[in-house]
Order: sequence, then C-alpha cells, then structure tokens
Amino acid sequence: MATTAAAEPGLKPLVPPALEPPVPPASMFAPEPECGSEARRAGSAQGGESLSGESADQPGLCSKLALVSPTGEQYDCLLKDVQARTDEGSRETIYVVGVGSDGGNYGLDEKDMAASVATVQSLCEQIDADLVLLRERRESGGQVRDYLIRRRVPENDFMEVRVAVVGNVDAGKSTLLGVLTHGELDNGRGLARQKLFRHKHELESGRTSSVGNDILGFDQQGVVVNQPDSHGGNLDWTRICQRSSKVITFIDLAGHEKYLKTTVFGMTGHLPDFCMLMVGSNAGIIGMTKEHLGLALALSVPVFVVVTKIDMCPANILQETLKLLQRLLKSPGCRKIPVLVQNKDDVIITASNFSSERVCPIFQISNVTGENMDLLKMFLNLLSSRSSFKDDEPAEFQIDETYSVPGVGTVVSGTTLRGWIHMNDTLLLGPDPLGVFLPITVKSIHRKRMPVKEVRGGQTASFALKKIKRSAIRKGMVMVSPQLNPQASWEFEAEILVLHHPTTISPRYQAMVHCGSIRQTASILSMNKECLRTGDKATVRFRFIKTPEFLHTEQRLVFREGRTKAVGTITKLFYMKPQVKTQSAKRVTSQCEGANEEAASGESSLQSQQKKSGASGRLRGGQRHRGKTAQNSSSTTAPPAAGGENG
Ligand SMILES: Nc1nc2c(ncn2[C@@H]2O[C@H](COP(=O)(O)OP(=O)(O)OP(=O)(O)O)[C@@H](O)[C@H]2O)c(=O)[nH]1
Repeated sequence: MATTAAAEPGLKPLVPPALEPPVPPASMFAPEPECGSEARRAGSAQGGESLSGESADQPGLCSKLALVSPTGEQYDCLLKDVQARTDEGSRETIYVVGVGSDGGNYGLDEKDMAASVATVQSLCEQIDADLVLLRERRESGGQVRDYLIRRRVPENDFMEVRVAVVGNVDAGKSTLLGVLTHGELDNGRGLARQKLFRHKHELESGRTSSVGNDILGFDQQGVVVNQPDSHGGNLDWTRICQRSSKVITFIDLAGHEKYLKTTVFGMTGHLPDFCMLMVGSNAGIIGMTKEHLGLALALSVPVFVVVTKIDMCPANILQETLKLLQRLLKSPGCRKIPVLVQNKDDVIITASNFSSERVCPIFQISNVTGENMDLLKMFLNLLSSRSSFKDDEPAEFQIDETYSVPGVGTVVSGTTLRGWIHMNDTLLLGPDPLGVFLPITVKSIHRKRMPVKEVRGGQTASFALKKIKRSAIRKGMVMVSPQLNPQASWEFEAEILVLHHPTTISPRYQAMVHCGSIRQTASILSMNKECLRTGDKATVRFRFIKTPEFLHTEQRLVFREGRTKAVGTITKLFYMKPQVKTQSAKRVTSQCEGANEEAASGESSLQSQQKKSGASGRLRGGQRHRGKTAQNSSSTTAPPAAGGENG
C-alpha cells in the first residue's frame, strides 16, 4: 500500500506559510461566531457598550465565553449573526465553539462547553436549523468544537451544489462517481463505472463522451442517502431528493481530447459551483489534466484535486505525482495554495476556506480499497453553492438540453440563473434566428426527476412546455420573465486573453464561442491590436455567424478552435437595429398578451414565426442556409450590422 505524502520524509506537505502549522485549528480560518459582522453592526447600532465591551462579570461577544450565558441583547446579536452566516453560506455554516479573542487561550471546561452548546442549540431552533458536531479537540484552555449549522429545508426542497468532474482519460472519474453514488467499491477493472455509462459506444470503449449527471444526496446530519435498488442497482432520484437536505450533482465530463468541446460546454453551460480535477496517481499530470485545470481557472471555478489509484501506485511514483501537482498549482499561472487533506481537521479547514478560490485541497483515494473516501464524502457534504439568490429578481433560465418525451411533449432542461419560475408561468423563449423572443407557458417542472411546483435561481430544472416543437428550441436559448424585455445581440465586445495559438489571430478569424450554454461560431470583426499571439490581451469585437444570442455584460467566455484557446469577459453588447427592437418589442408584447388565445389556436407564435421567415430547426445547421437566412434577415428584420449598444 502506498503511503501518503505526509508520511514521506523527503516530501513536506505543501502547506503554505498562511496555513502553518500543517494542521492549524479551523478557528484560525473560520469566522469567530461572536465577532461576526452582523453582531458587530447590531452592537454599534445600540451603542455597542454592553455588547462588545467586556465587563468584569459579563464577557463580550468576542470572548470564548460569549455563548455561556449571554444577556438578552447579546443573544439577539448572536442570533442575527448566525442568521446572516447561514444566509451567506447557502443555508449552512461551520460554527466554532470555544474560541475567541481571549489571547489565544482557546477551549472551554466541560460546564462552559455544555452551556455554550445549549445556547447554540437554542439559536438553531430559532432559525429552524440542526446542529451537527463535526470535530472536537483539546486546546490549552479546554475543549473546542466545530459544528455544522444546517437550516432545515422545506418538504421536497433541497440545497443544490454542482461539481464538474474533469481529468484525463482513465483517471478514474466515472469509477469514483460510481463508487460515491452507488456505495460499492470498484474491482480495478471497470466494475463501478458500468452503472454510469450512457451511450452504447461508451460502454464498448469505456470512455465518457456525453455530459453525464449523477447525484449524491446527504441528509441533515450529512449521511449519504443514495440507496441503489437490489435488482439492477438503479438509483431512484426522486427518493434521493426527497430524503436529502443537500444534493451534489456531478457533471461528469469527458477525459478524451476529442470530446473537449463537450467538456468546455459542461464547464460553461452547466454552471458548476466547483471543479473536481481527477489525476491517476500512477499516470500523473498527463494529457488533458493541465487543459482542464486551465479551463476551471479561466472560468473562476474553485478546484479541488482527487488523486486516484493509490492502492496500485508505488510510493515513489505517488510522491512524484504529488510533487508535480503541487508545483503546478503553485505556479504563477495558477497561484493556488495546495493543501494535502489527510484527516477530518484538514477537511474542515479546507472546506471552510474553499470558496475563496485560492485554497486547493488535494485528496488521495482508492476506488478499490475505499481509502480516504470518508474524507472526500465529508468534504462534499460541507460544500455550499456559490450562487446567490435574490427573491425579487425577474426570472432567467438558460437551456442546455432539449428532449421530446412521449406523452409529455417538448422538455427543456438547464439552470435557473435568477428569480422564481412557477408552473403555468408565461415566459419569453428566445432568441430565435431573427432575434425574436416568444411567449411560452410552463406546463410542469421537475428537479432531478422530482415533480415540483416552482424553482428558483441557482437550481437546475426541466420544464415541459406547451405547444412548441423541440426543433424550434436550441441549446443556448433562454426563457426569461417578460419584465426583462430581452434583446438579442449578433455582436459583442470582450476583453480576451489568448491562452494558446500556434501563430497569430487577426480579424476574420473564426472560432467557437462558449458562453453559458451558448455554443456558436463567431468571427472576429475588429480588435484593438493588429494581431494576437499566445499570452496577448485585447479588446475584440465578435459577431455570431448563425443566429443572435441573449448575452450579459460580465459574462465569462471561452473562445476556441482546435488547440487555440482564449478566455475573456463580455464588456459590451450591440443590440439589433432600433426598428427591429420596436417591431419585435411590439410583437412580443402583443404575443405575450395573446399567449392564451395562441395556445388555444393550437400553433405557437414561434412556429408560425418560423413559417413566415422560412427559418426552422434544420436551418440553423449549415453554412449554405446561413447566407440565405442572413439575406432574408436583412430584407426583413434581422440586421447584418449592429444598432444600439449597451456598455
Ligand atoms: N486499482 C484501481 N483502479 C482504478 C481506480 N479508479 C479507477 N480504476 C480503474 O481505472 C480504469 C479507468 O477508470 P474510469 O473511471 O473509466 O476512468 P475515466 O477517468 O472515467 O475515463 P474516461 O471516461 O475515459 O474519461 C477502470 O478500469 C477502473 O476500474 C482505483 O482507485 N484503483
């Protein structure tokens, strides 16, 4: 059995100065409960004397004794603090009891600990949360405990965290997902991954080519709820979701270079909260590993690394892989702080600091023996979604897949970016090839195959839509609230950085733009430099070649063709000509108003619009048709050149 890096005398665990000593108390990183900003704000709002000021008989909110017997006012501040922290952390937070600003003399005696825990328990009751002990340790002044405070979720609701799984071919991605979601270890010959393959050719070749989804549910206490049935080993997703407080969705992306397009789409279109980079310990940093890491960094998705196959890897090779991995992560291009996770303490510390994007936990596991699998599961249970949700924002949903379901009709799946979407809501679907958004009614909603009545920002969902053909919808379209008055853009400007190009990029260069679930070829119209080489930054104006898209400024994009790659951020949108806006706006308004009559007439306006314009699902495919569409467009509504703009 291979030893882990820490056991190897030659290789010091790569703990950065900021994280020294190797296993520092979590309290060094976790915010101190008593000193939270809310508590402080509340303190100053009331003069702050009795709250933050310490008196001889009443410790202040920053003391380790603050929770032992708080005054009424202090209790209110503590409550506000815990409420704010669970809001910030997507309904949960790690809470440390027994630390404070008492000169580093951490720890409480048994009596004070019991009293403090009773206070925290009571705070949890107030916010309808559960208190789960994560770890207990001894410090100079007594006991210190780390708790997970997790708010209870309403029935049929659950917290959602999306994790993109990337790494080179054979790193063990599908196998790990099989082991995690089905609870059975692998045999080293592909047993565990059999459960996950989706396409026949994958089963035959053993390679993942599609963007697959697998789920892992945790209950309030952090216990895995996945229970495959005893016959085929299938998972009942509805049951998992009903029993879960938190569901981790793994977006299993292909490792092979020929599927890079799908991998990039998975990373941009499925909006992962985190990226799990898998590395085979025996193979090391090979093939697509750096490519995938670079992609996650470019899209600002926090990364954690899982080194697999430690059961079959000689110790010296494992050390070499870890050394190279840590060197890569610390390199100027990555600027990460790699931390080898070897025990529960490391899990809590890294999980508490993970969304910062700097810390990069490294797990060393075996899918065959199950070594360190408990640490990985514990870490996954502590991850919180990075998307923030505001109750009053207008709805926006991006489509990343379409289906035709017998007996149901057209179904679209994707991610709710903002706002609420309820059953029977009328939203605007678009843009179509003419840049028009048309009203559509949501017939039913599923979250992870579970029927629900509504979804909100940050949640993935599928919607059955009324009166629309699947061919009229494409990936990259959105469904938005009519309040947003959506507009489509043929052209946009972006600040880009060329990560790699063999020669030079100049105007008229064409490549695939990935932006959210949009995946379309665009050509460079102009740029503020004559030509671009690897490492160059520039402001570039792009134009889509097939159809206008619904974009936002500040959106991240990846621009790629073969091995050429650039990343960037959209800075300016060029909307369609004003007269088009007026026409489509009028049409949209009247169509929105008349949505119900339309549904009754049996033909959607998008379909009739397509008939009128001659556009169809097939039209979107080819070069030849594109010219025709553009011609039609210029004589009717869609502009070859941009009109208004929005900075
Ligand atoms: N001994 C050992 N074998 C493993 C381990 N993890 C995976 N394997 C084996 O490695 C092989 C490749 O694993 P996969 O899960 O298919 O690799 P992948 O990264 O999903 O590959 P792609 O889908 O092609 O990208 C399979 O035969 C697994 O049984 C491990 O921890 N130990």
